[in-house]
Amino acid sequence: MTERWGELDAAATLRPPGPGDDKYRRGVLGVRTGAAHYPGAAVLGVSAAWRTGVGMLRYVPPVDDAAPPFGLPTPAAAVLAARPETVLGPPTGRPCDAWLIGSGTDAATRSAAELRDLRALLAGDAPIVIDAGALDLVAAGDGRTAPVVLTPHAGEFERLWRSARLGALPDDWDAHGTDAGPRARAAARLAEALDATVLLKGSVTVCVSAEGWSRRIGPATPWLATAGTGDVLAGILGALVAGRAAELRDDPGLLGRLGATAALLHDLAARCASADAGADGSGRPIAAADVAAAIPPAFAELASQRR
Ligand SMILES: NC(=O)C1=CN([C@@H]2O[C@H](COP(=O)(O)OP(=O)(O)OC[C@H]3O[C@@H](n4cnc5c(N)ncnc54)[C@H](O)[C@@H]3O)[C@@H](O)[C@H]2O)[C@@H](O)CC1
Ligand SMILES: Nc1ncnc2c1ncn2[C@@H]1O[C@H](COP(=O)(O)OP(=O)(O)O)[C@@H](O)[C@H]1O
Repeated sequence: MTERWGELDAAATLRPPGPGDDKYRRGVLGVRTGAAHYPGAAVLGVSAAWRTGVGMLRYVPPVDDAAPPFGLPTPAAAVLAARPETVLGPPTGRPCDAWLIGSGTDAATRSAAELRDLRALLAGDAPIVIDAGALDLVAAGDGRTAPVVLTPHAGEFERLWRSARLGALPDDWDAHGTDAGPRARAAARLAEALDATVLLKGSVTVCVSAEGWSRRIGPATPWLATAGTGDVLAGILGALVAGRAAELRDDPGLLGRLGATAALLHDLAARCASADAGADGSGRPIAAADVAAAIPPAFAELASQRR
């Protein structure tokens, strides 16, 4: 039986601001997401991270990216238009506390320069949230030094499973299943093989560490099953990790707890936006940007449960 990650557990991992804080101490998140065809994914992740309380956010545009089609803005222009507080470009002095990479990117069109930069992050020590088009960068024994948390949906999970050469998927694996047990067991095998924390998304999300710690979150409101909500989740997690990156050095298991908290906060925001408090599909339709907009009240609701 996979234990449930509850609101009290999640509340205990939040880091409310204090009088001794400044923007750096609140956590600096570096973000390398979005591409010519997916500027929106960058906007969604960046918006979600700001709304989760990150201190500073540096958006690093894709290197050598193709020109955007249809006269679309570049990801950087779209990000700045939506969130002008975002700092543009790679860190010049103080390094970022954590990174978010991959949402809205495609490994098939990644430039050599972009690959070199991403590999440099993996060879560093700042924790990294790895989503969507950057998941292929993680392999067993790849020599990475950065602690990583992977955020695959079921399709991406199956791809990772194959590339990790784990053989056939378990008999009880069901991509759309809501039974946490089989999902957590499969995620645990992948997490151990890749030496990574795995946040396997779905109606029921499971968060599993390489050491075998696992928790379930959900079922979440089914209104979440729309394009871009995963990009929002990645932004929430990036902000949470940046805020507590220093503690991760002494407490690597914190990455799993932050992953589980991000999934819970994401669901709370979606319930709030969709007016579906019971996560039973009542309420109203929402889109990913609505979920991002509802993070602050959801955060407040969760933080009020801190003991
Ligand atoms: N506004 C934007 O810019 C958006 C950009 N997005 C980006 O689009 C890129 C492609 O993402 P996709 O996930 O669509 O494409 P992928 O090609 O990674 O995966 C989609 C494939 O996986 C299969 N699959 C199996 N289980 C699935 C599940 N539970 N959820 C989703 N697919 C499942 C689907 O059948 C489909 O064939 C990513 O980089 C993503 O971040 C999306 O997040 C949508 C919004
Ligand atoms: N049926 C569902 N019920 C509740 N939540 C869901 C359901 N399907 C997907 N989700 C959630 O929606 C998000 C979708 O993320 P993802 O598949 O990465 O989409 P995208 O790449 O379009 O952002 C995840 O957080 C996942 O947990």
